Amino acid sequence: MYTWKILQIPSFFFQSYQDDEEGVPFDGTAGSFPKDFGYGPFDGDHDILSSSADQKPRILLMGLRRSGKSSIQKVVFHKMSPNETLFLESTNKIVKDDINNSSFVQFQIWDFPGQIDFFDSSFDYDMIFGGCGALIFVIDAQDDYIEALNKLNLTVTKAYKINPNIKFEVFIHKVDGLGDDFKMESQRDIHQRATDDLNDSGYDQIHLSFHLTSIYDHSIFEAFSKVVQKLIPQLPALENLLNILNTNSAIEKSFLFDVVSKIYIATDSTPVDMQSYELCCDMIDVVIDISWIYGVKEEQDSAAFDEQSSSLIKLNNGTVLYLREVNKFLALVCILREDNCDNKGIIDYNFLCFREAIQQVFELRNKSPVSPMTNSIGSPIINGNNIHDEHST
Ligand SMILES: Nc1nc2c(ncn2[C@@H]2O[C@H](COP(=O)(O)OP(=O)(O)OP(=O)(O)O)[C@@H](O)[C@H]2O)c(=O)[nH]1
Repeated sequence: MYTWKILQIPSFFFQSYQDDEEGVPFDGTAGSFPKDFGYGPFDGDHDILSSSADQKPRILLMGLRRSGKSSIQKVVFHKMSPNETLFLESTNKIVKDDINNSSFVQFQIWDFPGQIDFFDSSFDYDMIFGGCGALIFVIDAQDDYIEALNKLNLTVTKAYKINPNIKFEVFIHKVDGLGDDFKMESQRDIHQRATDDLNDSGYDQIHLSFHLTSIYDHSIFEAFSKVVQKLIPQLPALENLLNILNTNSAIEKSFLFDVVSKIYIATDSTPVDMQSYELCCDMIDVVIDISWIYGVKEEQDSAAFDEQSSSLIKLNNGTVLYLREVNKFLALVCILREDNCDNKGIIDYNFLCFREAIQQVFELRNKSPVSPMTNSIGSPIINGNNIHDEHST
């Protein structure tokens, strides 16, 4: 029988977190730390990032023509349906997309045209790679990938020379058209060739991460979640909080979702299985749809989906999905066994502690002594207003 516990977040948790993160300066030069990520929409005095859009941390989308770069960006961040991407025109200039107004995680995505020769001498690659957090290189797995691998090697080595802190992510894309065996074989082959090429060019210290993706299922959201997570300095703190919440509330799996994009910005330390992730994504869709249909709107612009929103769905296999809003942009979605749902009061109480703890994590970042305008990795650009500020009891 499970013993219920009221959640207590140890005070040292926040102290040690702050100590770990303090004082790593960003000196603004190429090759130093990537700019820190901001969270939530900025307003008035806090509008630091939007005042200089080019200062935002950025994720670059590169790869050969028609590999699927624009489709990925449109499907993940603009709710385009995968079938509509068939009609996308080829990108012929760098498209900068600000992911900030509706989403918790703030950054820019730069979509590069496939045909661009960015090793042209007129190309300012110090500027492009200098403030870059992650570089996603998209390879079309349904096509011959030898040319793509050559371009990958060129791109990665060039970018690494300018900024060794970039996270390199390879999306082996369009795998929906491949059988399971062929998928695995392609991944193994691409991994092997890409690492061999790097070793041959004397860059064995560069680490590439590989993801099998398709816009026709949730794999693209999962892969993007992992890319974004690597760039969130608060990740270990968030994971720890989720672990504590799970242990004390008999929750089996929990995700902290950015509601708009449905990428999860953190999960507990148990492995993620795609089915659970898909279920949680679908739950968010259901809750948002129901909120918009039946949500009471007092003002014209107020969203029906707010920090008061919550939902509990019982599945016919004895599992329960439980969603609670953390703030306007973040939702906690948990999976637990139906028997463990008896004491929902404790889960709700623990959730309030969890929400308050999250608020404190981001407040600490907000109180960093270094001016946010310096954009140091230890001085995040955070809007405290974005975090739910109601004191829970
Ligand atoms: N089967 C399949 N097709 C995809 C996938 N992603 C994109 N596509 C298709 O690939 C084609 C090219 O997609 P784009 O997003 O325009 O490719 P791009 O890399 O931006 O192309 P450029 O702008 O020319 O560099 C479109 O017809 C998409 O529908 C996928 O996951 N699976």
